[in-house]
Amino acid sequence: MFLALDQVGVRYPGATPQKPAVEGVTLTLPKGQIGVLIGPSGCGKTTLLRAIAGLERLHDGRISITGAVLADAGTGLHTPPEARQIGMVFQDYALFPHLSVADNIGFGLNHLKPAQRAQRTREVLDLVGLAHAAKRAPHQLSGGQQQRVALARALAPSPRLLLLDEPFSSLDVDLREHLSQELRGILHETGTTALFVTHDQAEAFAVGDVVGVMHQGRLEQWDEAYTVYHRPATRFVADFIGHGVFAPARITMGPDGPIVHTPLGELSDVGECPLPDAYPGGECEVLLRADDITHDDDAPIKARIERKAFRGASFLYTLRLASGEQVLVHVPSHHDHQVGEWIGIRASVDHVVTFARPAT
Ligand SMILES: Nc1ncnc2c1ncn2[C@@H]1O[C@H](COP(=O)(O)OP(=O)(O)OP(=O)(O)O)[C@@H](O)[C@H]1O
Repeated sequence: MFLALDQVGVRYPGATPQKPAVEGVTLTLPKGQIGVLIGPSGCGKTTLLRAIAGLERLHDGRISITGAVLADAGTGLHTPPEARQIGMVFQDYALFPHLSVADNIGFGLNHLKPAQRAQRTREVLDLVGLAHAAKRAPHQLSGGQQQRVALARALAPSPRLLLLDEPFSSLDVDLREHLSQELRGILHETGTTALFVTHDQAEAFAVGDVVGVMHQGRLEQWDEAYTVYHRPATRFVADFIGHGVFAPARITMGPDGPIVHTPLGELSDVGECPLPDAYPGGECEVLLRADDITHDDDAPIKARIERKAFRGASFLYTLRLASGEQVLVHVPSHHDHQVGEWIGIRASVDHVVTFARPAT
């Protein structure tokens, strides 16, 4: 395994001992893959990146790359950042304003002869599509171009691992989407192993081969993006990713396997669904995502529109069922119903996700 974190914990001096910034984080990332860490503000994403870079010392656990230990709280080993061959890209570009684009990139290549440095600079500028801007000053470039220069600068010394901390968060949405696709292409083209921090789900799914969801310093799930979405490991992950609600449900055993009774009817053909005895009396909660529910005027189940939010191609409707439960549904925006109207819906849930009912 390329990058391996084993029970990593970080505490800031002076912080309450009971509340480490990062706690018990274990993950592995194969060479050439892109891992993404996502989670709410303050959950420890940046702290974890800084610990990998060597900018924070470990309180617990160890970090290694290709089996060589870089940091180990048990032995006190702490390889300094400059000896780790790890590159970093931050949110605020951090380019030197008085140096040209080419000189910004060449700055980290001092160990090379001038001709080699110039060649490597040209290579990485080509890679990010900015060969024409080599002589310009950073302020003559757009935000997106400056962030490409920052990426080129980080890639120039061919780091073993690239860490990116919300690199696109100060850019507008369209540009972010474009750059995240481009970034994925560049990282894969160069075979770069990278760990990327974001709080934007669309970006996490667009960039990541593996996605990790952090909450209060802990990594709640570290899995392929598809699995994180469709098989969330914890209630927090299910709640944090996508648009959905939890509704009361009951699991019984039918002739062909478990049946989940929900406010939207019975869900059968529920592969990997827990057996009824997983929960007392089979009573649980089922995750109903907006994309598990279809608007269908002929459906027998009706729900009243409480709120609607325009999302371009679709509306996100918040609906209330006659039984009192709330559900969310994406409806194509040419179906423009009014708040207060009753519309027909049906559930078409591919992956049934259930959790224990929270203690009251
Ligand atoms: N230098 C510091 N000293 C003390 N506590 C800190 C320091 N930096 C961060 N923290 C605390 O550690 C926790 C994790 O912070 P961190 O910045 O890693 O979170 P984050 O997930 O990156 O947040 P955001 O998405 O807002 O950037 C927070 O409770 C934060 O207040």
